[in-house]
Amino acid sequence: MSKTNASQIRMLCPAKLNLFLELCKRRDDGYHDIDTVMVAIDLVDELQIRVRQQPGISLQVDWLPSRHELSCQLGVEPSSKAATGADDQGDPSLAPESAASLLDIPCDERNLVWRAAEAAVKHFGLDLGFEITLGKRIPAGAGMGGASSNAAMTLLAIATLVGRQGDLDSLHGLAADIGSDVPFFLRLPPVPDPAGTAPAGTRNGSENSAASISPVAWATGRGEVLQPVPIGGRLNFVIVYPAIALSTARIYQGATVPDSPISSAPLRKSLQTLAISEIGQFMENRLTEPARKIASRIDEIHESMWQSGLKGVQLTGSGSASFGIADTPKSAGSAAVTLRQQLCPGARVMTACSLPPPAQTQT
Ligand SMILES: C[C@](O)(CO)[C@H](O)COP(=O)(O)OP(=O)(O)OC[C@H]1O[C@@H](n2ccc(N)nc2=O)[C@H](O)[C@@H]1O
Ligand SMILES: Nc1ncnc2c1ncn2[C@@H]1O[C@H](COP(=O)(O)OP(=O)(O)OP(=O)(O)O)[C@@H](O)[C@H]1O
Repeated sequence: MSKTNASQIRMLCPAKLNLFLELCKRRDDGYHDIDTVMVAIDLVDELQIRVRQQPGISLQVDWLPSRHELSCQLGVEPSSKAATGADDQGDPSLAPESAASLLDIPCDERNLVWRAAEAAVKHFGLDLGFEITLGKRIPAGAGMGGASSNAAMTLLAIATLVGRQGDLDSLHGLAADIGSDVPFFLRLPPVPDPAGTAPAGTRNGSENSAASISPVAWATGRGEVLQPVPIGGRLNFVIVYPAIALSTARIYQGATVPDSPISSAPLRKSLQTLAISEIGQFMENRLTEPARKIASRIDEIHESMWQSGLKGVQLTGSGSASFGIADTPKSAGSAAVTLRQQLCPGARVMTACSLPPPAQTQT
């Protein structure tokens, strides 16, 4: 198949936060069965895909608003080496990256966007090529699912460009092959585009018609078995990303599966009423212990976040980023100002909101 319905498409790729993450079982295939609740937030990467008639993929990646600004916030020279937070002499693929290298996102087959594009070309039997540009805002190795979100939106974008966006169930299989977090992003409601800056002739990828009805999902299995979780409104977050990237494989490797895993059910229930202190009470992340053993700065960051008045402070995913919940956007803003004074340079402090449920998107 080589016919497309449009020549280019622009997609917003949201980050996620894990409000709850429990380890249920270590599996024989190297993964863990987990019980996790993920929420998509309005911190987004920007993906643009242009069809070209010659087969092949090209990928360009830049930081938004700029690599220079990010390196200033993190307190590193764009080309310098910085503290990794751990002395690691072991397997380099499991080591935390240096602050300089975490600004270097690969532009080849190591990038999940590239892998997703290749998988889509094969799946749809295309003899087309794709010119892809990716603007990154989501920190790397943060546990915020940036690469996974980019991969999911690449699958959706190419499916939309070739008129196969209704094929969501088979895309789900491709997504799960790329990574455990990828299917979550595939099923999200449309991401509103506040800028609305797509060039003329560009399709907007927010037309995901087969999307879930909630920006929150309960994920089980290794993370690919998904159910939407109703949420009574939007949550306000403050996120702190230290200048360190943590390897997901390494963090899982250092984790202990509890004898009696706890359930996300009370947390999921509390999301319906949006009572922040109740939500905070039921939050958990079982990957915290192995992450703080490698990146001891996480303890100091959590202490500052609690003191700034945030609730439910915890690590997201396998880290290195942590987040807390604020009562209002204004109190999130005030906490972020305080945290920047204490932690920056040397960390990036961001405010974000959970994505609106679809009904609110349309108003
Ligand atoms: C920590 C989370 O982000 C929470 O949402 C995810 O569980 C990680 O998802 P991901 O980054 O897509 O991870 P994958 O690329 O699938 O797996 C990376 C590595 O993490 C470990 N891994 C991942 C998911 C899982 N349920 N159990 C695991 O033990 C495995 O060693 C795996 O080789
Ligand atoms: N599109 C991409 N964006 C960012 N990093 C990518 C991408 N593709 C591959 N990578 C590589 O993968 C590493 C980790 O990616 P990512 O930032 O998504 O991890 P994470 O924050 O730990 O996510 P997760 O929550 O899924 O575990 C990066 O350090 C980078 O080298």
